Amino acid sequence: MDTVVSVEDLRKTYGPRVAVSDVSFEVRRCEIFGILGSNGAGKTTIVEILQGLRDRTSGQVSVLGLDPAREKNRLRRVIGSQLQSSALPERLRIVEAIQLFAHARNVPVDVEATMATWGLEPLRNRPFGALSGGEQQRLFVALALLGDPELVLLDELTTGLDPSARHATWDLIRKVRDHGTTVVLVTHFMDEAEILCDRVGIMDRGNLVACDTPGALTAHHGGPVTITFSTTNGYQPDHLLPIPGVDSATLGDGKVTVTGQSTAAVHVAAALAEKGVTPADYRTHYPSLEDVFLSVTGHRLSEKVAS
Ligand SMILES: Nc1ncnc2c1ncn2[C@@H]1O[C@H](COP(=O)(O)OP(=O)(O)OP(=O)(O)O)[C@@H](O)[C@H]1O
Repeated sequence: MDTVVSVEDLRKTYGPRVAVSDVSFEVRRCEIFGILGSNGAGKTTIVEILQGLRDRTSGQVSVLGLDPAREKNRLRRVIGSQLQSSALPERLRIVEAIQLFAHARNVPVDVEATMATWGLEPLRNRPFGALSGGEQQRLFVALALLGDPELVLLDELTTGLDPSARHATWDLIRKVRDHGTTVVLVTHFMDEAEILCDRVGIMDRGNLVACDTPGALTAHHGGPVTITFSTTNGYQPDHLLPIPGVDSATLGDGKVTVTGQSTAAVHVAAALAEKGVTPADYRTHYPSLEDVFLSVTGHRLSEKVAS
């Protein structure tokens, strides 16, 4: 395994406030690593420490083999990071923004090829202030990737975008990863973490409470699969109990609820079909990252929590 970012017992305090509390994780080469959490969970603090923009209180951090606290200038030349929209003047044209940032990063950049890669040619003379949210994000991704950095750090890249622009931005990020760049992505969107990220670290009030692939997180923390269907004519679900992986099968108010491991779902369906029970409202609810988040943090992502 090739580790691009290594964080060990990272702690950041602001006076008495603990923003990041002894967090450890690794980011592997060519993965999209998501840091998911509610407002104030400590996500931005972590990515700013990774970039050398904030000093840590204690712990070990290595980014591409460099210590961001001591080697920030070298680090800034080898990583790409996302700008805040306020960083660009409204009247700056797209082509000028790319030229300016290529110059500032001191890396050789083919401006025309960059615009072609990111589909920015039709916008080349458009002032930054006249771009849509999706177009701005496309430019930010292009600017963050000038000079082909090994690692790119993106913070809330899709906030404020409509669904189609968000999906287009996800495609861009996958393209970046497939091209060989490691991506660290801060997000407070559950679907973004679940669909886009190869691995996800869940932050809650300064703590990293879980970290794994979305599939492994749901398998370990998501709880059981739940199957529901309506029934009539005195049907009793007891015949489902011996099926391997089924934990419970109960009947109440004409509705059957079966819980168990995800592998049980297909056998439950087969057992019903064999008995000639074919309910029109048969539903299987597989646990999602939302269920994982609730289980590991004790609250929903959208809920405000006291820090
Ligand atoms: N400069 C600062 N001085 C004091 N407290 C700060 C400072 N910067 C951040 N904090 C606090 O540290 C905690 C973590 O903040 P951080 O911005 O890292 O969270 P976040 O998860 O990125 O949240 P958001 O999604 O709202 O940006 C919060 O309680 C925040 O108020």
